[in-house]
Amino acid sequence: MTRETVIEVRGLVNRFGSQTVHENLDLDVYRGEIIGIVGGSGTGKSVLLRTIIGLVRPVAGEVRVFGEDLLALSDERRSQVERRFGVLFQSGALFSSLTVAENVALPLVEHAGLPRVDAQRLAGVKLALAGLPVDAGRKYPAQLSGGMIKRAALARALALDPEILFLDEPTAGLDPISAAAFDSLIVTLRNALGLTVFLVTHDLDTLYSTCDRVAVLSQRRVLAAAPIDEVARTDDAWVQAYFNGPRGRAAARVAHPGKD
Ligand SMILES: Nc1ncnc2c1ncn2[C@@H]1O[C@H](COP(=O)(O)OP(=O)(O)OP(=O)(O)O)[C@@H](O)[C@H]1O
Repeated sequence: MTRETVIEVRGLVNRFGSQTVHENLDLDVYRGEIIGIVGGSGTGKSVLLRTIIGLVRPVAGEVRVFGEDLLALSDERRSQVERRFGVLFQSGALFSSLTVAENVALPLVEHAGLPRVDAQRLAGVKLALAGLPVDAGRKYPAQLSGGMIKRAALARALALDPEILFLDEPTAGLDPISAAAFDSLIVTLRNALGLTVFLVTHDLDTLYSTCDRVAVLSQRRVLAAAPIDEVARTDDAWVQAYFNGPRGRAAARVAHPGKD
């Protein structure tokens, strides 16, 4: 089976002052997969995400999304490509002065040019897709729980029917039950909508329960990108401590009951 590459990163170099975050980093992301990006704190997971979506201009290397180099495109062409992906940032990044439904409707008005009333109606559908009750749309972000804010931000990321969903630490700060519910929502949405999901996370349970492949950032590059059980066997101190430490073993046991 040939896999379609929707994100292609080659020879990526990112530096901030004298600090080199990425050096010659390569990564392919295939259509329809959920790929988890892991690595120690400060290894550049968020910077990688931000580079792929065109928010960080790398020092060197190539980044292509749907075959296009975002930074080389005209504003109009770039905004057409940007409509094909949705992003859920770590903070959720909702506008606090807008209701949840207005937050979700905003991209539909601004990017898709829908009349406000239609955008609001469609926002209700997106909120339902993200598993929120109808009345959540009328509330302000400050009136929602952490888990509901993540779902509202997810609804906004899904507003324009993206093909790729970027998620930066989506379960951080959620209680284990909400985190598990969010994980299964991501898998359901991927299966139902055929999304490609690029997921930055520290959450071992999320990795085991959602990801087709896991990419490990270490030594300023992608050290391994493969199904999780294969990655967990990589000969690297961080990988061993992470996947084969007590939490990693516990998450693996849940994923493979009966095996130890
Ligand atoms: N705009 C910036 N200016 C200067 N340094 C930056 C900038 N953005 C990121 N960095 C640095 O790049 C490194 C990687 O940051 P990044 O946020 O990608 O790490 P991360 O792997 O996502 O970490 P964590 O798991 O802790 O969230 C960090 O040392 C950070 O301080």
